[in-house]
Amino acid sequence: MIPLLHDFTGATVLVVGGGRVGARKARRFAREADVVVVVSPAFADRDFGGAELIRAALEPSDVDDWLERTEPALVVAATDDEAVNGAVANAARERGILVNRADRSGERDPGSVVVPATVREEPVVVAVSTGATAPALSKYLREELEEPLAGAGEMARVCADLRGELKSRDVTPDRRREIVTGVVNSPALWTALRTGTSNCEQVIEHVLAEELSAGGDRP
Ligand SMILES: C[C@@]1(CC(=O)O)c2cc3[nH]c(cc4nc(cc5[nH]c(cc(n2)[C@H]1CCC(=O)O)[C@@](C)(CC(=O)O)[C@@H]5CCC(=O)O)C(CC(=O)O)=C4CCC(=O)O)c(CCC(=O)O)c3CC(=O)O
Ligand SMILES: NC(=O)C1=CN([C@@H]2O[C@H](COP(=O)(O)OP(=O)(O)OC[C@H]3O[C@@H](n4cnc5c(N)ncnc54)[C@H](O)[C@@H]3O)[C@@H](O)[C@H]2O)C=CC1
Repeated sequence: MIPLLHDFTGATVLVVGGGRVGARKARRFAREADVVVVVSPAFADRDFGGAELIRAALEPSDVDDWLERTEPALVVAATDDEAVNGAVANAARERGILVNRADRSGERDPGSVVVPATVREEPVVVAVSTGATAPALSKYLREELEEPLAGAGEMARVCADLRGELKSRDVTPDRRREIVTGVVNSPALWTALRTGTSNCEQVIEHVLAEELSAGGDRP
């Protein structure tokens, strides 16, 4: 399987099953999808991320109607009934809809999606998957990665803004690459961003000032 980032803006996600897992997946997709619909005869007493909750039990023969009605970009099969989850996965595949089957590990059906453990330091995102084999390990590694990734979001803003500033000035692409690589490899800068001693604007001002004063000496 190949990790990709998928934009769910404007899309609908259908979650079948309103237990602990259905709630977690609904919260995850509600961050971005315009509409998240959860269909289940009962709902766990949990946060569903503002998703629309519809009280109904799907029969395998109903699944196609639900897909036609809701037109989801992705469907999550998260009931505790294997036959229902299987029918959801089959119907979704036939319609070319992405499917995340929450009750299966190991080998995946064609077209299937795995939800990885994710660390977000906006706009940086790191996702961990064990190829659908060991979710507890994905969770463990996600927790381990939270500390080293602290400050990465601010570092991304520094790099992006700096690249923009350097592009608008008379700096060659090679020199630009050198400066940005130097910034991202600076342990002192990481510490400053993590502790809040420095912020994006200050760093850029400092780097540009250094570059302008040193600019004449460069080959
Ligand atoms: C294949 C996959 C399909 C999918 O759901 O996409 C899947 C399947 C299954 N998970 C099961 C169990 C658990 N899952 C978690 C947690 C997470 N599971 C997630 C993803 C995935 N789970 C996909 C593979 C990802 C990969 O490639 O590694 C995470 C990463 C993302 C998310 O779901 O949001 C999220 C961590 C989020 C975070 O914290 O960062 C915990 C830990 C806990 O709950 O504390 C447990 C209990 C401990 C254990 O059993 O390992 C079971 C057994 C059910 C049973 O038999 O009881 C199955 C089905 C089976 O194995 O048959
Ligand atoms: N992917 C993951 O991270 C994990 C997956 N699992 C798997 O996912 C399944 C769901 O886990 P939980 O949420 O903990 O189970 P749960 O038993 O709390 O929830 C199942 C939900 O499915 C609903 N449901 C049952 N039949 C339905 C139907 N015909 N139509 C619509 N909804 C229906 C139930 O009302 C309930 O809300 C488990 O059976 C297990 O195999 C379990 C733990 C973690």
